[in-house]
Amino acid sequence: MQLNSLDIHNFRNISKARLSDLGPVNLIHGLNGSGKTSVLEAVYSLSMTRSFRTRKTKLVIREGERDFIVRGLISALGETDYSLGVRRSLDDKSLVKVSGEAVRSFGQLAGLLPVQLINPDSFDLLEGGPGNRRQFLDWPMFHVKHSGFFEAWSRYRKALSQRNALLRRGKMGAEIEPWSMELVRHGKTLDEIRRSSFNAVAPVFDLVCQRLGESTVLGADDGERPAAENPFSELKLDYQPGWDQGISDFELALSQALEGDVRQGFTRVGPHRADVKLKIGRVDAAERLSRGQIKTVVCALKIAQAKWLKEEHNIDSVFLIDDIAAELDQYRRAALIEQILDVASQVFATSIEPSELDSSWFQGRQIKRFHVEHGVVNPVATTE
Ligand SMILES: Nc1ncnc2c1ncn2[C@@H]1O[C@H](COP(=O)(O)OP(=O)(O)OP(=O)(O)O)[C@@H](O)[C@H]1O
Repeated sequence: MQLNSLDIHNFRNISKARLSDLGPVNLIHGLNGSGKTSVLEAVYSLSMTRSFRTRKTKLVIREGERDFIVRGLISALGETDYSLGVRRSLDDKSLVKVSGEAVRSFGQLAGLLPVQLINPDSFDLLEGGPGNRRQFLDWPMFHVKHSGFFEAWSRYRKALSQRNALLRRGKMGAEIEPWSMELVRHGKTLDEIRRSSFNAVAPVFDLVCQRLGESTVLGADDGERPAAENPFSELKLDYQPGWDQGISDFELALSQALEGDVRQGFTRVGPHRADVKLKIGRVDAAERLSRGQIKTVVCALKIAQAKWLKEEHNIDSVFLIDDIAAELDQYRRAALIEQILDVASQVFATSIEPSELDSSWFQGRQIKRFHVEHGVVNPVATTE
């Protein structure tokens, strides 16, 4: 799958831009504040209907304007080309269209343009709260059609909010029981879906980490760097379902937690509390690894998911990489790009200087470069 063209209107500092003849590798350069990240944000908005930087639409709409529009034309092997369009206005109304047809549920967008974002905030996946990791955990499910995840998730959320409203009023017993049952029913589905995708992605992650670790260690052969241990060899991923793993299932965990839930006025266990832990021995990986290593691990997690999505469901992923140079030395940048190219159907990457993204890393793929200045995006004529 590939985004062939992208039209952006009134998005951040971009009044109007058309990026046409997009290729497998699209590199966007420009000075600080020129609008590079905004281009990636526009692609992300096509996929997820919202920005990755803020939930406040008002901040994304170009100052003084009433709405932003992003449109993209997409081609996928064996399928008719389709268009995706997103318009969001100041009153936060949104209109999402697939090939001109309005979309009513997020589920209809599944698999149309899965994007994996790697940016300076990616550290949050390891260093931030569990909400980031739940979002990560659920990413593949949002792109697999008919996985049952959407339905289970929305019914679970409804049951959770009803149950919490009753708990806040100190209710238990007959009034709460139907909502607990509803929570257990959909919670079990969520847990099963998450568990099976996690179990499939975890070994792929180990493999990608091994390759990334080895490629940077092997780089020592060039005589320029001292040899080092593979820093990722001891990494362990652990799925935590949202309740004590010593308790056999969610139903039991929920009933055991009831008294405490009533005291505290909310549901303390369940898939809404799920997490993924990354450890080296008994230590949190985020406390052991360097900044560059954390970024590498975060990339490995995203690469592994994309690889699984492709191999298991034949769904392509587009990678958006904002400022790859930050925190990464040249060996790691090259190794990461190699792994990303192995799974991504298309890459958009930004850097201030073109030299920060060496053409040789892109293994002969056709490269399209764009230059951004004060929100104006222009293609750069190159011979690459
Ligand atoms: N709603 C808005 N309306 C107009 N301009 C905006 C709006 N929101 C942000 N901007 C401006 O848009 C510009 C684009 O920012 P962006 O983050 O895309 O730049 P960048 O090229 O990625 O910069 P850097 O290299 O510093 O990360 C900034 O100058 C910012 O001040």
